[in-house]
Amino acid sequence: MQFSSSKTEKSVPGDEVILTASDLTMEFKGFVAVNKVNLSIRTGSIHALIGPNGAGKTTCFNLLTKFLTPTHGKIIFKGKDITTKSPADVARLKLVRSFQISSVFPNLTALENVRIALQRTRGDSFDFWRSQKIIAGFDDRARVLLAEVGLLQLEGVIAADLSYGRKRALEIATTLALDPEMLLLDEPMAGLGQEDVERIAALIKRVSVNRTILMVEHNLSVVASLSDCITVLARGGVLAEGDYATVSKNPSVVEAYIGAGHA
Ligand SMILES: Nc1ncnc2c1ncn2[C@@H]1O[C@H](COP(=O)(O)OP(=O)(O)OP(=O)(O)O)[C@@H](O)[C@H]1O
Repeated sequence: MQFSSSKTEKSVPGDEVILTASDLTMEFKGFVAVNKVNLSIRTGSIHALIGPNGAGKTTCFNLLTKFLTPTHGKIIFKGKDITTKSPADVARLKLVRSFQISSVFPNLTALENVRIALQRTRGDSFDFWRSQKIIAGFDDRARVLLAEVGLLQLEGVIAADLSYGRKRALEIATTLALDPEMLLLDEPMAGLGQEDVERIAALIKRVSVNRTILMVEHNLSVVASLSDCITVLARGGVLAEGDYATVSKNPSVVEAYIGAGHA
């Protein structure tokens, strides 16, 4: 494990909290994967969930994105109890999970992919498919989103022909189409080469302006450079929380990583 570099400059988020999880617990047939986790995510922050393999990060992420319903505990987003809401309900509240690259349509262009994502937010798929005029109406917004992720020049390229890093950027653009106030990213650096890691890290920082981001991420140097706050999970519980400098010095955190063979 490398706990070395520190966070680059970013405006410090305020004290306002956008999401809290209290006593969040997920039990699978007697096995407690997430155990009484408390989280408080500040509005405008980039918050990372880290921890060794099997720590409960993905389960926690799935609870927050509503792909799982907790056995116990409560999740409050913008003052509303979303504990039992569906992913579609929370997406309407602007809490949006990024989808994996597999959700990008490989045979459509970058522009068409973002356009379809925009169309989904309208929920009028039949009108959409019938009317070329309506389709074209989404293009301006789609181009703004493609520009935001640095893909405007490649709008006509078939998604399958984009590099892996650019597919990740396209996937983020389709997520931004849902106009999230809070974006949940599941291992955004997974599978990327170093050059793409840098590009996607810069992209995440850019899209974090005026948005809150929670990400599960294994790449600790990315976590160090992007995160305002880090929650370290181990064996389903919160082991430590704070900025990178604080958690990286915490002996229990170092031990948890070493114990899990991440040293
Ligand atoms: N559906 C399930 N049924 C039973 N056990 C599960 C289920 N999902 C996860 N677990 C268990 O819960 C624990 C936490 O898993 P989880 O995937 O959340 O950890 P993680 O921190 O994301 O790990 P990794 O970094 O390896 O992805 C693991 O022991 C896992 O085997």
